[in-house]
Amino acid sequence: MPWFGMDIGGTLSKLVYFEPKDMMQGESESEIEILKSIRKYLTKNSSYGKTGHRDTHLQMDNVVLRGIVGTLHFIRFPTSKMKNFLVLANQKGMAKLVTTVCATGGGAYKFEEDFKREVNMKLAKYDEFESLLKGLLYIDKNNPTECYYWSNPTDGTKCSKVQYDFSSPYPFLLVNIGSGVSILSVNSATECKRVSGTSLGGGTFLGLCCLLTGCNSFEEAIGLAAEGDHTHVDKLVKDIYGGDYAKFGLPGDLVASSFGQMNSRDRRSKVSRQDLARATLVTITNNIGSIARMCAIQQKVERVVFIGNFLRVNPIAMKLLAYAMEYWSNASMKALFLEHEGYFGAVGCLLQYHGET
Ligand SMILES: Nc1ncnc2c1ncn2[C@@H]1O[C@H](COP(=O)(O)OP(=O)(O)O)[C@@H](O)[C@H]1O
Ligand SMILES: CC(C)(COP(=O)(O)O)[C@@H](O)C(=O)NCCC(=O)O
Repeated sequence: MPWFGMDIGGTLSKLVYFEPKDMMQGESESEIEILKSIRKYLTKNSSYGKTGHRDTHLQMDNVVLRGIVGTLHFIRFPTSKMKNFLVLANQKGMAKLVTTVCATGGGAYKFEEDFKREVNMKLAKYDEFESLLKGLLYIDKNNPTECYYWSNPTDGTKCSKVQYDFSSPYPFLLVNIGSGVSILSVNSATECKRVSGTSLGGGTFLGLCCLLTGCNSFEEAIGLAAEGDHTHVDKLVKDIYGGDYAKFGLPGDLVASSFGQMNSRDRRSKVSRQDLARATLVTITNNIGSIARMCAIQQKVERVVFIGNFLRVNPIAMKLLAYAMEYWSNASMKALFLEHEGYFGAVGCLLQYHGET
Protein backbone atom coordinates (compact mmCIF):
# COMPACT_ATOMS: atom_id res chain seq x y z
CA MET A 1 0.00 0.00 0.00
CA PRO A 2 -0.60 2.43 -1.57
CA TRP A 3 -1.11 1.11 -5.10
CA PHE A 4 0.09 2.98 -8.14
CA GLY A 5 -1.05 2.68 -11.75
CA MET A 6 0.67 4.54 -14.57
CA ASP A 7 -0.28 5.06 -18.18
CA ILE A 8 2.89 6.33 -19.82
CA GLY A 9 1.74 7.80 -23.12
CA GLY A 10 3.43 9.49 -26.06
CA THR A 11 2.76 12.95 -24.56
CA LEU A 12 1.43 12.63 -21.01
CA SER A 13 2.02 10.23 -18.15
CA LYS A 14 -1.07 9.59 -16.11
CA LEU A 15 -0.47 8.48 -12.53
CA VAL A 16 -3.27 7.11 -10.36
CA TYR A 17 -2.83 6.00 -6.79
CA PHE A 18 -5.21 4.36 -4.40
CA GLU A 19 -5.19 5.56 -0.83
CA PRO A 20 -7.07 3.22 1.55
CA LYS A 21 -9.45 4.97 3.94
CA ASP A 22 -8.27 3.09 7.00
CA MET A 23 -4.52 2.94 6.92
CA MET A 24 -2.51 1.75 9.86
CA GLN A 25 -1.69 4.68 12.17
CA GLY A 26 1.95 5.75 11.99
CA GLU A 27 2.59 3.97 8.74
CA SER A 28 -0.21 5.93 7.08
CA GLU A 29 1.00 9.35 8.21
CA SER A 30 4.41 9.01 6.63
CA GLU A 31 2.91 7.53 3.45
CA ILE A 32 0.37 10.33 3.15
CA GLU A 33 3.12 12.93 3.60
CA ILE A 34 5.18 11.33 0.83
CA LEU A 35 2.18 11.16 -1.51
CA LYS A 36 1.18 14.73 -0.73
CA SER A 37 4.62 16.07 -1.50
CA ILE A 38 4.78 14.16 -4.80
CA ARG A 39 1.36 15.50 -5.77
CA LYS A 40 2.31 19.05 -4.75
CA TYR A 41 5.48 18.94 -6.82
CA LEU A 42 3.85 17.48 -9.93
CA THR A 43 0.89 19.85 -9.76
CA LYS A 44 3.11 22.90 -9.32
CA ASN A 45 5.31 21.90 -12.23
CA SER A 46 2.65 20.87 -14.72
CA SER A 47 1.33 23.47 -17.13
CA TYR A 48 -2.23 23.49 -15.82
CA GLY A 49 -1.08 24.86 -12.49
CA LYS A 50 0.10 28.02 -14.21
CA THR A 51 -2.67 28.72 -16.71
CA GLY A 52 -5.72 28.48 -14.50
CA HIS A 53 -7.10 25.47 -16.43
CA ARG A 54 -7.43 23.37 -13.32
CA ASP A 55 -8.59 19.80 -13.70
CA THR A 56 -11.76 19.21 -11.78
CA HIS A 57 -11.19 15.51 -11.28
CA LEU A 58 -8.23 15.24 -8.96
CA GLN A 59 -9.65 12.52 -6.78
CA MET A 60 -12.53 10.06 -6.44
CA ASP A 61 -13.64 9.10 -2.92
CA ASN A 62 -15.22 5.94 -1.52
CA VAL A 63 -14.27 3.55 -4.27
CA VAL A 64 -13.69 -0.13 -3.53
CA LEU A 65 -10.54 -1.73 -4.85
CA ARG A 66 -9.83 -5.39 -4.07
CA GLY A 67 -12.35 -5.21 -1.24
CA ILE A 68 -10.80 -2.11 0.36
CA VAL A 69 -12.52 1.29 0.54
CA GLY A 70 -10.40 4.28 -0.37
CA THR A 71 -9.71 7.25 -2.61
CA LEU A 72 -8.29 7.30 -6.11
CA HIS A 73 -5.98 10.24 -6.81
CA PHE A 74 -5.28 11.41 -10.35
CA ILE A 75 -2.08 13.17 -11.42
CA ARG A 76 -0.50 13.77 -14.81
CA PHE A 77 2.79 15.15 -16.05
CA PRO A 78 4.56 15.36 -19.42
CA THR A 79 6.23 12.09 -20.41
CA SER A 80 9.22 14.18 -21.53
CA LYS A 81 9.79 14.83 -17.81
CA MET A 82 10.03 11.14 -16.90
CA LYS A 83 13.67 11.46 -15.83
CA ASN A 84 12.68 14.26 -13.39
CA PHE A 85 9.85 12.10 -12.10
CA LEU A 86 12.24 9.26 -11.33
CA VAL A 87 14.61 11.61 -9.50
CA LEU A 88 11.62 12.96 -7.56
CA ALA A 89 10.37 9.45 -6.75
CA ASN A 90 13.78 8.78 -5.24
CA GLN A 91 14.08 12.08 -3.37
CA LYS A 92 10.55 12.10 -1.96
CA GLY A 93 10.67 8.50 -0.85
CA MET A 94 8.12 7.03 -3.26
CA ALA A 95 10.59 4.30 -4.09
CA LYS A 96 10.49 3.27 -0.42
CA LEU A 97 6.69 2.98 -0.48
CA VAL A 98 6.36 0.57 -3.39
CA THR A 99 8.47 -1.97 -5.17
CA THR A 100 6.08 -2.59 -8.07
CA VAL A 101 4.12 -0.08 -10.11
CA CYS A 102 1.37 -1.20 -12.52
CA ALA A 103 2.07 0.32 -15.89
CA THR A 104 0.60 0.55 -19.35
CA GLY A 105 1.09 2.63 -22.52
CA GLY A 106 4.17 2.62 -24.73
CA GLY A 107 6.30 4.07 -21.93
CA ALA A 108 5.79 0.98 -19.79
CA TYR A 109 8.12 -0.72 -22.27
CA LYS A 110 10.30 2.25 -23.14
CA PHE A 111 11.07 3.23 -19.53
CA GLU A 112 11.05 -0.19 -17.86
CA GLU A 113 14.85 -0.31 -17.54
CA ASP A 114 15.00 3.28 -16.21
CA PHE A 115 12.54 2.43 -13.42
CA LYS A 116 14.65 -0.55 -12.45
CA ARG A 117 17.97 1.28 -12.61
CA GLU A 118 16.99 4.67 -11.12
CA VAL A 119 14.50 3.71 -8.40
CA ASN A 120 14.67 -0.07 -8.20
CA MET A 121 10.98 -0.34 -9.06
CA LYS A 122 9.50 -3.13 -11.13
CA LEU A 123 6.80 -2.42 -13.67
CA ALA A 124 3.90 -4.87 -13.84
CA LYS A 125 2.96 -4.26 -17.47
CA TYR A 126 -0.54 -4.48 -18.92
CA ASP A 127 -1.93 -3.96 -22.40
CA GLU A 128 -2.99 -0.38 -23.08
CA PHE A 129 -6.35 -1.10 -24.74
CA GLU A 130 -7.46 -3.78 -22.26
CA SER A 131 -6.52 -1.38 -19.47
CA LEU A 132 -8.49 1.46 -21.09
CA LEU A 133 -11.62 -0.66 -21.26
CA LYS A 134 -11.31 -2.06 -17.74
CA GLY A 135 -10.64 1.39 -16.28
CA LEU A 136 -13.51 2.98 -18.17
CA LEU A 137 -16.06 0.40 -17.00
CA TYR A 138 -14.82 0.63 -13.41
CA ILE A 139 -14.90 4.43 -13.25
CA ASP A 140 -18.31 4.57 -14.91
CA LYS A 141 -19.67 2.10 -12.35
CA ASN A 142 -18.31 4.20 -9.50
CA ASN A 143 -19.39 7.58 -10.78
CA PRO A 144 -23.06 8.01 -11.70
CA THR A 145 -22.34 11.23 -13.61
CA GLU A 146 -19.35 9.87 -15.58
CA CYS A 147 -20.93 9.48 -19.01
CA TYR A 148 -22.64 12.30 -20.90
CA TYR A 149 -23.50 13.64 -24.32
CA TRP A 150 -23.95 17.14 -25.71
CA SER A 151 -27.53 18.03 -26.59
CA ASN A 152 -28.13 20.56 -29.42
CA PRO A 153 -24.41 20.67 -30.26
CA THR A 154 -24.89 23.27 -33.02
CA ASP A 155 -26.82 25.77 -30.95
CA GLY A 156 -24.54 27.77 -28.66
CA THR A 157 -27.41 28.92 -26.43
CA LYS A 158 -29.17 25.55 -26.09
CA CYS A 159 -26.14 23.24 -26.11
CA SER A 160 -25.59 21.49 -22.79
CA LYS A 161 -24.16 18.38 -21.17
CA VAL A 162 -26.71 15.65 -20.50
CA GLN A 163 -26.06 12.59 -18.33
CA TYR A 164 -26.11 9.23 -20.15
CA ASP A 165 -26.82 5.84 -18.62
CA PHE A 166 -23.91 3.67 -19.75
CA SER A 167 -24.95 0.53 -17.86
CA SER A 168 -25.83 -1.46 -21.05
CA PRO A 169 -23.29 -0.09 -23.50
CA TYR A 170 -22.50 -2.96 -25.91
CA PRO A 171 -21.62 -2.86 -28.69
CA PHE A 172 -19.82 0.47 -28.86
CA LEU A 173 -16.87 2.12 -30.55
CA LEU A 174 -14.11 3.53 -28.35
CA VAL A 175 -12.11 6.35 -29.90
CA ASN A 176 -9.00 7.18 -27.87
CA ILE A 177 -7.63 10.57 -28.91
CA GLY A 178 -4.18 10.76 -27.39
CA SER A 179 -0.98 11.70 -29.24
CA GLY A 180 -2.37 9.58 -32.08
CA VAL A 181 -5.81 8.01 -32.37
CA SER A 182 -6.83 4.39 -31.83
CA ILE A 183 -10.32 3.13 -32.61
CA LEU A 184 -11.58 0.02 -30.85
CA SER A 185 -14.72 -1.97 -31.39
CA VAL A 186 -16.03 -3.21 -28.04
CA ASN A 187 -18.49 -6.08 -27.80
CA SER A 188 -18.33 -6.95 -24.13
CA ALA A 189 -16.34 -6.14 -20.98
CA THR A 190 -13.60 -8.48 -22.17
CA GLU A 191 -13.88 -8.37 -25.97
CA CYS A 192 -12.35 -5.51 -27.91
CA LYS A 193 -10.41 -5.22 -31.14
CA ARG A 194 -8.54 -2.32 -32.67
CA VAL A 195 -10.33 -1.60 -35.94
CA SER A 196 -8.60 1.56 -37.08
CA GLY A 197 -6.46 4.52 -36.13
CA THR A 198 -4.91 7.68 -37.44
CA SER A 199 -1.67 9.48 -36.77
CA LEU A 200 -3.55 12.80 -37.02
CA GLY A 201 -4.43 13.13 -33.34
CA GLY A 202 -3.95 15.30 -30.28
CA GLY A 203 -0.21 15.47 -30.84
CA THR A 204 -0.79 16.74 -34.37
CA PHE A 205 -3.14 19.46 -33.14
CA LEU A 206 -0.67 20.66 -30.55
CA GLY A 207 2.37 20.35 -32.84
CA LEU A 208 0.75 22.25 -35.71
CA CYS A 209 -0.68 24.87 -33.37
CA CYS A 210 2.74 25.54 -31.84
CA LEU A 211 4.23 25.91 -35.34
CA LEU A 212 1.47 28.14 -36.68
CA THR A 213 0.76 30.38 -33.69
CA GLY A 214 3.94 30.26 -31.61
CA CYS A 215 1.96 29.00 -28.60
CA ASN A 216 3.72 26.80 -26.07
CA SER A 217 1.11 24.67 -24.36
CA PHE A 218 -2.10 22.78 -24.97
CA GLU A 219 -3.99 25.15 -22.69
CA GLU A 220 -2.73 28.16 -24.65
CA ALA A 221 -3.64 26.50 -27.95
CA ILE A 222 -7.19 25.81 -26.73
CA GLY A 223 -7.46 29.38 -25.38
CA LEU A 224 -6.46 30.81 -28.76
CA ALA A 225 -8.83 28.47 -30.62
CA ALA A 226 -11.73 29.61 -28.46
CA GLU A 227 -11.23 33.18 -29.73
CA GLY A 228 -10.69 32.33 -33.40
CA ASP A 229 -12.82 31.89 -36.52
CA HIS A 230 -11.91 28.94 -38.74
CA THR A 231 -13.86 30.32 -41.72
CA HIS A 232 -11.07 32.89 -42.21
CA VAL A 233 -8.71 29.98 -42.88
CA ASP A 234 -10.82 27.17 -44.36
CA LYS A 235 -12.58 27.23 -47.72
CA LEU A 236 -16.27 26.44 -47.26
CA VAL A 237 -18.73 24.89 -49.72
CA LYS A 238 -20.34 28.34 -50.11
CA ASP A 239 -16.95 29.89 -50.98
CA ILE A 240 -16.94 27.53 -53.95
CA TYR A 241 -20.66 27.18 -54.82
CA GLY A 242 -21.92 30.55 -53.58
CA GLY A 243 -24.34 28.60 -51.32
CA ASP A 244 -25.33 24.98 -50.63
CA TYR A 245 -24.49 22.12 -52.97
CA ALA A 246 -28.05 20.91 -52.50
CA LYS A 247 -28.08 18.00 -54.95
CA PHE A 248 -25.62 16.09 -52.78
CA GLY A 249 -26.68 17.49 -49.42
CA LEU A 250 -23.59 19.61 -48.79
CA PRO A 251 -24.53 22.73 -46.79
CA GLY A 252 -22.81 26.01 -47.67
CA ASP A 253 -21.23 26.26 -44.20
CA LEU A 254 -19.51 22.89 -44.50
CA VAL A 255 -15.71 23.00 -44.77
CA ALA A 256 -14.90 22.04 -48.36
CA SER A 257 -11.15 22.45 -48.00
CA SER A 258 -9.36 22.74 -44.66
CA PHE A 259 -6.88 25.64 -44.75
CA GLY A 260 -8.05 26.20 -48.33
CA GLN A 261 -7.99 30.01 -48.02
CA MET A 262 -4.35 30.05 -47.04
CA ASN A 263 -2.99 29.80 -50.56
CA SER A 264 -3.89 33.48 -50.97
CA ARG A 265 -1.23 35.96 -49.78
CA ASP A 266 -3.95 38.54 -49.15
CA ARG A 267 -5.93 36.13 -46.95
CA ARG A 268 -2.82 35.08 -45.09
CA SER A 269 -2.06 38.68 -44.20
CA LYS A 270 -5.48 39.06 -42.56
CA VAL A 271 -5.60 35.87 -40.57
CA SER A 272 -4.95 35.89 -36.80
CA ARG A 273 -3.19 33.39 -34.51
CA GLN A 274 -6.60 32.67 -33.01
CA ASP A 275 -8.07 31.84 -36.43
CA LEU A 276 -5.19 29.50 -37.18
CA ALA A 277 -5.55 27.72 -33.84
CA ARG A 278 -9.30 27.30 -34.39
CA ALA A 279 -8.82 25.99 -37.93
CA THR A 280 -6.24 23.48 -36.71
CA LEU A 281 -8.62 22.27 -34.02
CA VAL A 282 -11.53 22.01 -36.46
CA THR A 283 -9.42 20.20 -39.08
CA ILE A 284 -8.06 17.55 -36.70
CA THR A 285 -11.38 17.05 -34.92
CA ASN A 286 -13.49 16.74 -38.08
CA ASN A 287 -11.06 14.25 -39.55
CA ILE A 288 -11.27 12.08 -36.42
CA GLY A 289 -15.08 12.40 -36.42
CA SER A 290 -15.23 11.32 -40.04
CA ILE A 291 -13.01 8.24 -39.52
CA ALA A 292 -14.95 7.31 -36.36
CA ARG A 293 -18.25 7.54 -38.22
CA MET A 294 -17.02 5.27 -41.02
CA CYS A 295 -15.80 2.75 -38.44
CA ALA A 296 -19.16 2.90 -36.64
CA ILE A 297 -20.95 2.13 -39.91
CA GLN A 298 -18.56 -0.72 -40.66
CA GLN A 299 -18.90 -2.18 -37.17
CA LYS A 300 -22.68 -1.56 -37.10
CA VAL A 301 -22.63 0.35 -33.80
CA GLU A 302 -24.67 3.35 -32.71
CA ARG A 303 -22.69 4.52 -29.67
CA VAL A 304 -19.30 6.11 -30.16
CA VAL A 305 -17.37 6.92 -26.99
CA PHE A 306 -14.62 9.52 -27.32
CA ILE A 307 -11.84 9.60 -24.69
CA GLY A 308 -8.22 10.78 -24.36
CA ASN A 309 -6.63 13.95 -23.10
CA PHE A 310 -7.15 15.77 -26.40
CA LEU A 311 -10.69 16.29 -25.07
CA ARG A 312 -9.45 17.83 -21.79
CA VAL A 313 -10.74 21.40 -21.35
CA ASN A 314 -11.86 21.12 -24.95
CA PRO A 315 -15.63 21.62 -25.35
CA ILE A 316 -15.13 22.96 -28.89
CA ALA A 317 -13.84 19.57 -30.08
CA MET A 318 -16.48 17.62 -28.13
CA LYS A 319 -19.32 19.69 -29.60
CA LEU A 320 -17.88 19.35 -33.11
CA LEU A 321 -17.70 15.57 -32.71
CA ALA A 322 -21.23 15.46 -31.26
CA TYR A 323 -22.55 17.51 -34.17
CA ALA A 324 -20.67 15.55 -36.83
CA MET A 325 -21.85 12.17 -35.52
CA GLU A 326 -25.46 13.32 -35.24
CA TYR A 327 -25.68 15.27 -38.50
CA TRP A 328 -23.98 12.81 -40.83
CA SER A 329 -25.75 9.76 -39.40
CA ASN A 330 -29.22 11.39 -39.51
CA ALA A 331 -29.23 11.17 -35.71
CA SER A 332 -28.77 7.38 -35.69
CA MET A 333 -25.39 7.62 -33.93
CA LYS A 334 -24.53 9.20 -30.61
CA ALA A 335 -21.23 10.67 -29.49
CA LEU A 336 -20.61 9.97 -25.81
CA PHE A 337 -17.98 11.47 -23.52
CA LEU A 338 -16.55 10.64 -20.09
CA GLU A 339 -15.50 12.95 -17.27
CA HIS A 340 -12.18 11.22 -16.49
CA GLU A 341 -11.32 11.19 -20.19
CA GLY A 342 -7.58 10.59 -19.93
CA TYR A 343 -7.18 8.36 -16.86
CA PHE A 344 -8.77 5.04 -17.79
CA GLY A 345 -5.56 3.28 -18.83
CA ALA A 346 -3.88 4.09 -15.52
CA VAL A 347 -6.91 2.93 -13.51
CA GLY A 348 -7.35 -0.19 -15.66
CA CYS A 349 -3.81 -1.46 -15.16
CA LEU A 350 -4.15 -0.92 -11.42
CA LEU A 351 -7.30 -3.05 -11.40
CA GLN A 352 -5.53 -5.95 -13.09
CA TYR A 353 -2.72 -6.22 -10.57
CA HIS A 354 -3.01 -8.99 -8.01
CA GLY A 355 0.38 -8.90 -6.38
CA GLU A 356 2.41 -10.53 -9.14
CA THR A 357 5.62 -8.90 -10.38
N1 LIG B 1 -1.26 19.66 -20.39
C1 LIG B 1 -1.15 19.05 -21.59
N2 LIG B 1 0.06 18.94 -22.17
C2 LIG B 1 0.19 18.35 -23.38
N3 LIG B 1 -0.85 17.86 -24.09
C3 LIG B 1 -2.09 17.93 -23.56
C4 LIG B 1 -2.28 18.53 -22.26
N4 LIG B 1 -3.60 18.44 -21.97
C5 LIG B 1 -4.20 17.84 -23.00
N5 LIG B 1 -3.30 17.53 -23.98
C6 LIG B 1 -3.65 16.87 -25.25
O1 LIG B 1 -3.71 15.50 -24.97
C7 LIG B 1 -2.92 14.75 -25.91
C8 LIG B 1 -2.35 13.55 -25.21
O2 LIG B 1 -3.41 12.76 -24.77
P1 LIG B 1 -3.21 11.43 -23.95
O3 LIG B 1 -4.54 10.77 -23.91
O4 LIG B 1 -2.58 11.72 -22.64
O5 LIG B 1 -2.25 10.64 -24.93
P2 LIG B 1 -0.83 9.92 -24.73
O6 LIG B 1 -1.17 8.69 -23.95
O7 LIG B 1 -0.40 9.63 -26.13
O8 LIG B 1 0.09 10.84 -24.02
C9 LIG B 1 -1.89 15.76 -26.40
O9 LIG B 1 -1.43 15.40 -27.68
C10 LIG B 1 -2.68 17.04 -26.41
O10 LIG B 1 -3.45 17.17 -27.58
C1 LIG C 1 0.67 4.01 -31.28
C2 LIG C 1 -0.50 4.41 -30.41
C3 LIG C 1 -1.33 3.19 -30.06
C4 LIG C 1 0.07 5.00 -29.09
O1 LIG C 1 -1.01 5.46 -28.26
P1 LIG C 1 -1.04 7.00 -27.68
O2 LIG C 1 0.17 7.20 -26.85
O3 LIG C 1 -1.07 7.93 -28.87
O4 LIG C 1 -2.32 7.07 -26.88
C5 LIG C 1 -1.39 5.50 -31.11
O5 LIG C 1 -0.67 6.68 -31.22
C6 LIG C 1 -1.95 5.12 -32.47
O6 LIG C 1 -2.74 4.24 -32.56
N1 LIG C 1 -1.54 5.84 -33.52
C7 LIG C 1 -2.14 5.78 -34.84
C8 LIG C 1 -1.39 4.82 -35.74
C9 LIG C 1 -2.20 4.59 -37.02
O7 LIG C 1 -3.19 3.84 -36.97
O8 LIG C 1 -1.89 5.22 -38.03
